[in-house]
Amino acid sequence: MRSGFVSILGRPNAGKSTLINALVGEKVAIVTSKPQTTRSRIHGIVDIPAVKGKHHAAQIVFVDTPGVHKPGSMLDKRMMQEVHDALAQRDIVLLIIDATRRIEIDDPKSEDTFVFELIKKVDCPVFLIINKIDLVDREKLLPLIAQLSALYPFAEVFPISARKRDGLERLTEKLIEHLPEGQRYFPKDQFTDQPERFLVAELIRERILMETGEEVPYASAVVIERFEEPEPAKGDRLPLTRIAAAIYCERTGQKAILIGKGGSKLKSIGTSARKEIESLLGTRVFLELHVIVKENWRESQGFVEALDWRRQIAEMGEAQKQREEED
Ligand SMILES: Nc1nc2c(ncn2[C@@H]2O[C@H](COP(=O)(O)OP(=O)(O)OP(=O)(O)O)[C@@H](O)[C@H]2O)c(=O)[nH]1
Repeated sequence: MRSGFVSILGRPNAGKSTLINALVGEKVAIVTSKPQTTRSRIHGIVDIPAVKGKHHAAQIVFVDTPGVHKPGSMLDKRMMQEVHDALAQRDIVLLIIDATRRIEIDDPKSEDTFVFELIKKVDCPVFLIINKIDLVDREKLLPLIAQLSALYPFAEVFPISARKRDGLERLTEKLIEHLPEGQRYFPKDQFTDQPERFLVAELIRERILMETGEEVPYASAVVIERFEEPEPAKGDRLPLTRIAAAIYCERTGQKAILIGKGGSKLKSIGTSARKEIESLLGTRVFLELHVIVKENWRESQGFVEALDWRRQIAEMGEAQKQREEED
């Protein structure tokens, strides 16, 4: 058996989350057309049986990362820390490039240059993934591959379309070939390390990103305040999960946009998020949303750190331990 961690690195909007979802076959990461959608690193786990004459059995833990960008706010710095953490625990790195964009490698201050500097520091195989080939002429791919291959000795190069799932089978086979021998890191049927309540928070944030514009998507954060065990099914109706979430924004003007005229925007975010959450949980969902203004939260180290779900899990565990000790 082969197993290992494969980190997916690239600039905002290159298609990292689309690729991880396509590889895992489940929605582990939210996807929108807005850059900087992903804020923390997310594991998507794939368990692959052996195929005789083709490849070994394998468990691949894909790690989606925030898009590589220059940090401005405290939130940006946290996002870049997530990128560094993902690079520190990997067996293979996939560098994903958007084939439709011009590569600004001549500019020493560009994000592309920054990405190449990052991969020069890793000591594992790096695959070059040219994504969105469904949008470009095939003859433009060869010069792009030649240009990028001159900058770094990539172990493999794959033109793919993450959206159309084109080229993914060959990519998976090559990944297995490069992975070390080893046992599973996660149980066989687990597809992410992200607990359900945080997937739910992300699904709500995805709707906010899709349904609002300008600064609002970037100034919004979602915190699940209550997530109850589903009530048992009544008759032939599915069980019901009650969830309450707070949407944080930075200014009263943003709050007004999120709520909308007569509450219409919040209602539409809630309705569409609820449908997604119902399909994730396989229950009916009662979703309560409210909006809180927390001025300049993106600059608050304490708040940005408190949003980290790994930290929230650790704190919930601590609180549970304390309750048990008190009992
Ligand atoms: N046509 C086409 N669009 C794609 C492909 N892959 C991703 N996209 C689109 O590109 C946009 C960005 O995709 P994401 O997967 O969110 O990109 P990301 O790299 O995770 O973005 P950040 O989280 O901002 O870093 C979305 O609108 C996707 O639907 C592809 O292969 N073909």
